Amino acid sequence: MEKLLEVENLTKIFTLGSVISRVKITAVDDVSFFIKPAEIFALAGESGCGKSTTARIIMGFERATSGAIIHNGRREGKNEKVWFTEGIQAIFQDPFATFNPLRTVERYFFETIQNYRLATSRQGAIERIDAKLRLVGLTYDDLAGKYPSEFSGGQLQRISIARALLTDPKLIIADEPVSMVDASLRMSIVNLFKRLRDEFGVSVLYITHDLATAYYVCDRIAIMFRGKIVEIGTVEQVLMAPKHPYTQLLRASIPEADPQRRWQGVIRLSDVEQEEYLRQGCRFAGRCPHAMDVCRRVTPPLFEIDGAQVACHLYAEAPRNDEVLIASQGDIDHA
Ligand SMILES: Nc1ncnc2c1ncn2[C@@H]1O[C@H](COP(=O)(O)OP(=O)(O)OP(=O)(O)O)[C@@H](O)[C@H]1O
Repeated sequence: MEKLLEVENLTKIFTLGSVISRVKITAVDDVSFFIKPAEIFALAGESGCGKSTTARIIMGFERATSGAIIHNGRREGKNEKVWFTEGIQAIFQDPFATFNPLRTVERYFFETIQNYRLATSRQGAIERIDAKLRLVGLTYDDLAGKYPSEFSGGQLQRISIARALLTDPKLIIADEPVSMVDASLRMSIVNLFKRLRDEFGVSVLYITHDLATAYYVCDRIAIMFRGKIVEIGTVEQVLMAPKHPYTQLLRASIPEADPQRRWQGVIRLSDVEQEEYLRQGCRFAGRCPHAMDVCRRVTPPLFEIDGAQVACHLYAEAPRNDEVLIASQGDIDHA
């Protein structure tokens, strides 16, 4: 099977606190997954589960403690960011933070064209910019001479997607691309990802806490909890028949996006979060209605169940009666 991007045993440890009370948090813990060509793959979970750190490492903004990123069969070298080429582009959560309010939006487009030598004349550059903007429902004339404040958040996010498309990337890394966009415009953006996949064979790594759009737009999904992937499979398998008690809980209570909760320099983990990160065995055991003794001692590996992979000791043995294993939503403690 052809793999466009592979993430292999990725681990990132952050050291928090002062000299006196130093704590090591494994924000990304032995995470492995791959993305196929023309596939939309979601990395989903609550705020603080490690999905953005994973994306930041893939993009080369953060260095992994261990593990590897393999792009088009090429392994990340120690001193070169081979994966971060024109073949991969990124889109971020806050489109207003992407563009400097004092610069016209078109300047960003011309800069990208120049950096990657995508046109030999101004006219050629405008034609390329216009073609990419048309894919997101805009034209060059719509943005010529305008500043970021003259656009809505949804328009600006579409503009940042058009800019990412300038280099004809094969993979777009989209970190919460719709969480700051009006609900009414979200679908136009996620539909665009589908179109890019279907018409141009583009893959998308869709980082989100929003399982509804993930289900709508994605082919496969990995659910993360406290740095670990707890379940991975097709969106049908994982979201329609969730096996891991945490996925079941997530489905029952999708947390709201809260941009204020993003990391902003000073890290203060809640006691619960810290305790879960440092926990031996399954990190979800403290909240899991099915926790067994083994869950508090042994970290569960990913077990293969019905084509999906689930990191849960409930699935360690030979197949049991699924009705016993899959808790109904009412069985789960929503604390
Ligand atoms: N630079 C950093 N230094 C220390 N700790 C960090 C740093 N970046 C992230 N963390 C911690 O790592 C854990 C994972 O954070 P990460 O941002 O990857 O999660 P997330 O699921 O993407 O959440 P969000 O959607 O809020 O960004 C959190 O506990 C966070 O506080």
